[in-house]
Amino acid sequence: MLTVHGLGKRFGSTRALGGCSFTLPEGRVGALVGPNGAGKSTLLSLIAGLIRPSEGTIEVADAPVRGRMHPDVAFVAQNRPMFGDFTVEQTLRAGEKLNDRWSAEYARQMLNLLSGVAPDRRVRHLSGGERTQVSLAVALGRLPKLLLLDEPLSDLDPLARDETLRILMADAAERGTTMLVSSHLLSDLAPVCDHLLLLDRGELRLAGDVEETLQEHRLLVGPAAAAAPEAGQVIETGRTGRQASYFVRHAGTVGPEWKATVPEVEQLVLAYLRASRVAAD
Ligand SMILES: Nc1ncnc2c1ncn2[C@@H]1O[C@H](COP(=O)(O)OP(=O)(O)OP(=O)(O)O)[C@@H](O)[C@H]1O
Repeated sequence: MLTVHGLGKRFGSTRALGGCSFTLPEGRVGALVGPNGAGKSTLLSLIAGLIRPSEGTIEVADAPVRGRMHPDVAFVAQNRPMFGDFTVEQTLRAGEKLNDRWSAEYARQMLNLLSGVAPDRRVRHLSGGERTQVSLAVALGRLPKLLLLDEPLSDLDPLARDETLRILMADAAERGTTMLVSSHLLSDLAPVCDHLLLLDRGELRLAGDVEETLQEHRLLVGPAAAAAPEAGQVIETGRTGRQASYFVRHAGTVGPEWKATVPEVEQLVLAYLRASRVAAD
């Protein structure tokens, strides 16, 4: 569904993204994670066609994205851009005028499910969470094949986050929508995503199926006196009292002194994020 090759973006002397290549197969729900400033919004804006790449290519459903919104894509940007003077009803009607493919019925149905926002409310008077819910309904009204969501959960309360994710997952299941969702709220996202993209300082550190990626990693815990495991790429090391721990990719076979476990998604992401912070210091 989505193929990105050698993608890079510079803003003046700032390299926001570089050498980014991955595929997101049809029907997958991809979690896009990484520390602040890692390039997540830049990547989503490039795929949405809102900004042009400095290098590389993007294809959605085998058609290139060339600096404008692909008809099969819908994007909910981090700042939820909408006309403040419009009512919610006028916003939905604008969606109908501005989009070749549009289902007013689906947009309204999604709005009712996502929130109880009255159609005559002015967008400028909506709370942050309500703006998000209206933006999501507008995006779903485009009946996208690829839905790009930048921090869709950040201004929702815990109950609304749970309900919103359930509605989005029901859409993915019923319509086969492919999703790429950036979020710092990993505990919410982890149970629903089946694909993982981890960005760090503009570079993709991990990209692939969640289960396969987890199976590539081991958390090794053993005696502090033991020699460090030799095989694999050490992402993070730790030491508490008489215990040493190693978070390793492609660990291979390790000695019996090491207790090896496959990490959870959150452990995996946090290990990479901590390692990134240490490397940056
Ligand atoms: N329009 C712009 N002009 C100049 N620099 C920019 C612009 N947009 C982004 N950047 C820079 O590119 C880098 C990546 O920013 P981006 O917003 O993509 O990160 P992010 O991962 O979405 O961060 P956050 O989690 O904080 O939202 C940052 O260093 C940012 O300052």
